[in-house]
Amino acid sequence: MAASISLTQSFRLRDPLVAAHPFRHASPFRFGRSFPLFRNLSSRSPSASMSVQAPKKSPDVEFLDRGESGILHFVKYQGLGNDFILVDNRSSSEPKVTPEQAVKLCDRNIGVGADGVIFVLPGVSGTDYTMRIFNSDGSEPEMCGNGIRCLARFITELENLHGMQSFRIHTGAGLIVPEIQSDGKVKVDMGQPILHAPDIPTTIPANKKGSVIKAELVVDGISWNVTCVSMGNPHCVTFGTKKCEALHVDDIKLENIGPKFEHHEMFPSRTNTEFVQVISRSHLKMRVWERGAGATLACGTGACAVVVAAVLEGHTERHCIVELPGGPLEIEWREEDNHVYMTGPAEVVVYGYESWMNEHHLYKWQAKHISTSPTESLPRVDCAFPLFVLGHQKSIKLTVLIEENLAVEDGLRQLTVLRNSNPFMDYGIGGLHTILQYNIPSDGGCDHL
Ligand SMILES: N[C@@H](CCC[C@H](N)C(=O)O)C(=O)O
Repeated sequence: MAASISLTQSFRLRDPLVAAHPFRHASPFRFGRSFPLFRNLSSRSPSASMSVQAPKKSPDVEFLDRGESGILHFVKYQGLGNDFILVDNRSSSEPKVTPEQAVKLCDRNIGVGADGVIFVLPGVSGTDYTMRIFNSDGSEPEMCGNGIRCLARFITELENLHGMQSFRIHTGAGLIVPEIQSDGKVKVDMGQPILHAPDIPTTIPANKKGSVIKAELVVDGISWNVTCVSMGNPHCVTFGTKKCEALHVDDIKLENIGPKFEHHEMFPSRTNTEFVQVISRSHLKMRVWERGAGATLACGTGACAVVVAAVLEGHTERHCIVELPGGPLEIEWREEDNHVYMTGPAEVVVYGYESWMNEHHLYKWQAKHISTSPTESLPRVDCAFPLFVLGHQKSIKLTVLIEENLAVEDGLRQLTVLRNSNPFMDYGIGGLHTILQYNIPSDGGCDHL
């Protein structure tokens, strides 16, 4: 039965005075692989927002609040289709999610679906924040290029920061500095590539300088030419085989060959593998098989490693566009400081929460935009941010945020959630159901679909 709600607005402005350090310069030094003891600098204030809620509900029910015990709030982001569940972990130096829970969350059929879970923790050694990440198989990599762009955008949202910002982020690969640009893209100083074979690590015989450049690696009975680069995490880059020097990456059967590289005995910590086609001296096309995540639509550290390898093998100049299945990244390996710079997008996919207590995983999705159309009497949730629930879910609660300039009258309203042509379907989110119509009862809660 259709029910109605009365919509009221509540405003909560919060303290924005935290942790913005515009345009600090990157330091070229790396911290090394292990994380030093964490220092809890502060519990930082969440962002300002305006919410529209049923009248009897506390105005405190707002998405970015974290008061509810047993509930994990998250925001899912994607950078060129490489998708991550971002968790606000600023109040503790221990990730709120275990590797086992991360595996479940990343599952595209019975979880939220993602390539990894990323945590924003307090900074250490003078950095603003620490980033940690679990791959979708629960392993913990040192660094994630697309992930750190998402993390930078997530921080601005948590801290209510606007415009150009830069942050000093401590990672397992050392200090990394993402900078949000005026066009919204994120440019990241990814530091220096590591070429010394034992540090990558790989046991492929190195050249006199200790690096592995266009060396032979036999995988599945085929001799591949490989160059090994670490961007904090290990990468094996190949442009072709001994027989066929130039790859056509669309022909590669990633699911077959990828795992054989990943688990090759020459890579004691496993490896990410990039298959690359040279389009021109400034344009590369690649596909990636990621350690701990499999085939993904993009890999930021991988794209950086690819440009380093392409320069070392003499295929390209130092400034390239790297075309990935999810879109292009701009990569520069700068001669002056030996640092690699990566520029690309990072976008919100969805806001949600997970109740660990509920075996049916109560998810709360939040639509960001709501608008009224002159031809329709009902407010329409505009799924620019997709609104969906997972198939196994028993119940859903909905909070709607509206844009500040949108007037929503008080009074009885019915909220209709319309079918959404979900662009993220392409990214393989599993178990996705569309709610055609969803009625919120007047007490603001909704226990049954
Ligand atoms: N997709 C990431 C890399 C994530 C970590 C990787 N799977 C590893 O284990 O090293 C990126 O954008 O860099």
